[in-house]
Order: sequence, then structure tokens, then C-alpha cells
Amino acid sequence: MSSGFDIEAVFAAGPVIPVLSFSSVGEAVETCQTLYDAGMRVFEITLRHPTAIAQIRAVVDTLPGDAIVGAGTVMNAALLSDAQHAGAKFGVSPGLTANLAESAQTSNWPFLPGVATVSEAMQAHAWGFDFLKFFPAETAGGAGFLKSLYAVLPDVRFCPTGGITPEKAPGYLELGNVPVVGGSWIIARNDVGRTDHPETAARAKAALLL
Ligand SMILES: O=C[C@H](O)COP(=O)(O)O
Ligand SMILES: CC(=O)C(=O)O
Repeated sequence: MSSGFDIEAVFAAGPVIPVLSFSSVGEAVETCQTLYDAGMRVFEITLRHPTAIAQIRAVVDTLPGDAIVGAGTVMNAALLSDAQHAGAKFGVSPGLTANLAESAQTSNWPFLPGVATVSEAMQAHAWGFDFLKFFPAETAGGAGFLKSLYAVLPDVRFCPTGGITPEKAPGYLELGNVPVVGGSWIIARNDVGRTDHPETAARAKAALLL
């Protein structure tokens, strides 16, 4: 079952992939609507809450058809299948196993696996993945690591994620192998952990200008 998208289209949708973790379906729908209204078109909803699959289904049903809603924290083939059937157009994982690689390719589902070392990047590339997440970016070597990788894996494009801030993002996005960064900073929360919608909209608009 193909989603009709590929990871290249996800990478082209804007300079930032917001990494989103919600504790309810309602919060997911309302916050993603705020992001959409601010101009965001790509959404990575992580599978870190028992309602996460329901969150994806509800956001897919609510947002207009040009929203590219994906699933993050896809750790195994069962989650991959659940997210795909909930309507997620792509999947993201912090790492990559042989089983996940085979499941993504067998199901023809756009998949962005995570790597943190040169050998992991070589392995993922050898398995056919040209678009990789670099996670956790700031602690695994930062922009300097990706600059070095460009020399030996020039065909691979990266989405660094983990510790990225609006201040650090430009140092990644100026690299020839980094068209997009990921991060959770886009979502502002108030004192009781609820989404601060005006501040979130402001952060999303600023991120789109990076
Ligand atoms: O779990 C981490 C997320 O992938 C994003 O990292 P971040 O919160 O440092 O932006
Ligand atoms: C961190 C990450 O890559 C994920 O949750 O998918």
C-alpha cells in the first residue's frame, strides 16, 4: 500500500519537521490545526502515548488534504503497520533494524530511519535509504559530523533532530546535505502543560522562515 508520498516530498515541505508528542486526541487535533493555520504542512506525531494512533487518525481526518501527517517513534513492524493503517503518510524512527527496514520496504511506505554513526549511515544507505534522520543530533556530533559525512556519503540527505533550537538550526541548514531539521521546540506549553496556541503559531511561522 503506497501513501502516494515519498520522503523527498516530506523533506521539500519546509525547513522544519515538527516532532509532536500529545497526551490526548483533542490536544493533537487542536495543536496541529494551529500549526496548519500558521503554514506548516508536515507533521510528525510520535507514537509515545496510548492514544497516538488515534491522534494520527483524527489529525488526518481533520486537516486539509495537503497536510502531510506522519508517525514518529516507529520502533517495530507492528507500530509501522498500525501507523500506516491510521493514515500516516510516512514514518520516522530514531534508529533502524533489519526488520524495520524490510517492513518499510515491503509495504512501500515512505520511511525515515534514524542513524547516529558513520557505520549506521552506511548500512542504511546500503539498504536503500537515501534520506536519513540524524538522531540525537546535538549529542552525536552536531553539524560538524554531517559536514564530514557529506564527503563520504554525498548522495544521502539528513534531517538532524535532537537538541536543535531556532538558534542552532541555521548552522545545519547551510550544509549541502541538510535540507530540513526536526524538533519539538515549535510547540509552546503553558504552566500546566497545555499548548500555548498563540506562541506555538508564532514559533511555527518563525520556523518556516529558517
Ligand atoms: O525525542 C526527541 C525528539 O525527536 C526531538 O528532539 P528535541 O525535543 O530535542 O527537539
Ligand atoms: C526521536 C525520533 O526519531 C522519533 O521519535 O521518531
